[in-house]
Amino acid sequence: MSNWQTYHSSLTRYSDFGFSIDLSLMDIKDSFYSEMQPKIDRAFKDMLALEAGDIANPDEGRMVGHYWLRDADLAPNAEIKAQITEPLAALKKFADKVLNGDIAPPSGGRFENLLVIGIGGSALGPQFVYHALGADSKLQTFFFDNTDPAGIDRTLSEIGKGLNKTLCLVVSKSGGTPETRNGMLEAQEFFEDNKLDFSKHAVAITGEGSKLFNYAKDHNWLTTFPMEDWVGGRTSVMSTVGLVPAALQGIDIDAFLAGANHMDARTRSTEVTKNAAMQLALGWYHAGNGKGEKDMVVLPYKDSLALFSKYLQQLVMESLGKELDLDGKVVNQGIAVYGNKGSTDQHAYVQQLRDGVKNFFATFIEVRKGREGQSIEVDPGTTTADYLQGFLRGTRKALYESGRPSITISVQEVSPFTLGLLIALFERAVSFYASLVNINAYHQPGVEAGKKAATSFLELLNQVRGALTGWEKTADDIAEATDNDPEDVYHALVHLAANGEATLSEGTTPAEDTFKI
Ligand SMILES: O=P(O)(O)OC[C@H]1O[C@](O)(CO)[C@@H](O)[C@@H]1O
Repeated sequence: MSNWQTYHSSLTRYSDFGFSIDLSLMDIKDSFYSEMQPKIDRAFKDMLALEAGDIANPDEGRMVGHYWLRDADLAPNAEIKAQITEPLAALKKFADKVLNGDIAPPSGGRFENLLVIGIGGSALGPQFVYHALGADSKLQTFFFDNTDPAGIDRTLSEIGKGLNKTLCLVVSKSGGTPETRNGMLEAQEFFEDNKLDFSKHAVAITGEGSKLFNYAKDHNWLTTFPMEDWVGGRTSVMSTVGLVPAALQGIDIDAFLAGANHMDARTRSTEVTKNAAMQLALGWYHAGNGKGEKDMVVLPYKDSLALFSKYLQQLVMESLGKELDLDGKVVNQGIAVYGNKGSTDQHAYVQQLRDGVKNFFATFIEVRKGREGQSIEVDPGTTTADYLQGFLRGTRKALYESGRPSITISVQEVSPFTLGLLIALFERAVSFYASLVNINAYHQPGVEAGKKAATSFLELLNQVRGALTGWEKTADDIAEATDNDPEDVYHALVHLAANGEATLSEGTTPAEDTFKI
C-alpha cells in the first residue's frame, strides 16, 4: 500500500468537528485488529457496564461516572443526575454573581483574581484549561499546587496588592490532602496578616462531610460546591473541580461540556475504524506490545496546549500504572508520558527522539488554525503558522523515516469545544486501554506508600527535634536515643539545620557531622 492509501485507511475523521486521528505512521497491520478483536469486544462491554453504573472501580467499590458529567441523562439514577445538574446550575449562578459584583470582596469593588489551591487532579485540570483557554479570563488565576513554601511565597507576591480582590478556591475531593490543607492554612494566614477576613474570600470544592467541608462550614466560607464519590480526581475537570474556575474565568463551559459529550457519543461506536478513542487505545497497545514498552511523547504544536502532556501524565500514568491486574496477577502496567510543545522541543530533546534510544512513540497534536486574523510574511509568502505546520509535518516524517512511529491528532483550533473533545478522547482511550490490558484504571494504591512514608518522616522529625538538646550530637547519637535509623535521622537533622532550627558542623563524613540547637 502506498503511504497515501495507508493514510486513508488509518484515518478516523469527525469532519463536522474538524477532528481527526491518523495512525498511518504506527505501522499497524490488519491482522493486529483481528487478533485484538476479543479484547476489543471486552473493552466495549466493560465500557457499557461502566456507563450504566456498574462498580467499575472494584478495589474502592466505586462507580466511575465522569462520562455522565457531560450527559446527565446517562446517569444511572435520578439522584446522581441531580448531583450533576444542580451543582452545574449553582456554579453558573455563583460565577455570574461574582462576575457582576453581587458577590464581592468586603473591601469593595469586584473580585479580580482567583487563587486555586489543590493538587493532582484537583489542580491539573484547572491549570490546563486556564492555560489553554484563559487568555481573556475575567479573573487572573494563580495556583498553589504544592506544599513548597517558596512556591507559595512567589505566588503570593505575584498576587501582590490584588490580595483584597482575590477569591480562593480550595479544591480537594477527599478534603484531607496535606499539601492542599497546608496551602489553605498558608493562604488564610496571609490574608489575616493583611487584615483581610479569609472566610469572605474562600470557597471549597470537596466531598460532603470531608474535613475541608466541615472546616468551610465552621468558618462560614462563601460557599461549598460538592465533589462526588463517583468522580475520580484525574477525571474531574468536567465536574465542579474544573467548571467552577472555568466559569469564573468566563470560559464557555457549555461548549466545553458539549465537546466532550460529542466525543463520547462518537466513541461509543463499536465500529473500531470509526471509534477514535479505541483507535488511540489500540495505537498505544500496538506501540508498547500491551505492556507499556514504549513511552508516549506528547507534542502539541500550539503554545496554549503546552500543559497537555502534564495533564495527560496524571490521567494516563495514575490510571494505567498498576502493579496488579484485575485477577491479582503482577503485571506492572503503565505508559510513561512526557512532552511539552512543538516546535520548541525540536531545539531540546527531539535530537534524542530522532537519533537516540527507540523507546517511545510520539503523539502530535495538530491545531490547524494559526491565529485569529492576518499574519505578516516572515519570508516572501510565508507566515509563522506555515513554519509551525512545516515543523510538525517535518518532524513527524523525520521520526518515521528513522523508525519512530507516531499518532497525529488534529483539531481546527483551540476552543472550549475542541478542548472538551480532546479530553474526552483521552479519557475514553484510557478506559479502553485498561480493559485491553485487564487492569483497574480508577484507583491509585501506589500513591499511599509515599503518603505513609511522608507521615513517618514527620513523626521522626518531631522525635529528632525532641532529642536535639544539650551538647552537640551526631546522627548516630540521636538514632540511638530515639531508636531510629541513623540515615533517616541524619536527613531530618540536615533539614532542621537548613531551616534554622539547628546548627551543623561538618565533619569529614556525614557520620561525623554534629548538630546542636
Ligand atoms: O482531591 P484530593 O482528594 O485532594 O486528591 C488530590 C490528588 O491526590 C490523589 O488522590 C493521589 O495523588 C490524586 O488521585 C488526586 O487527584
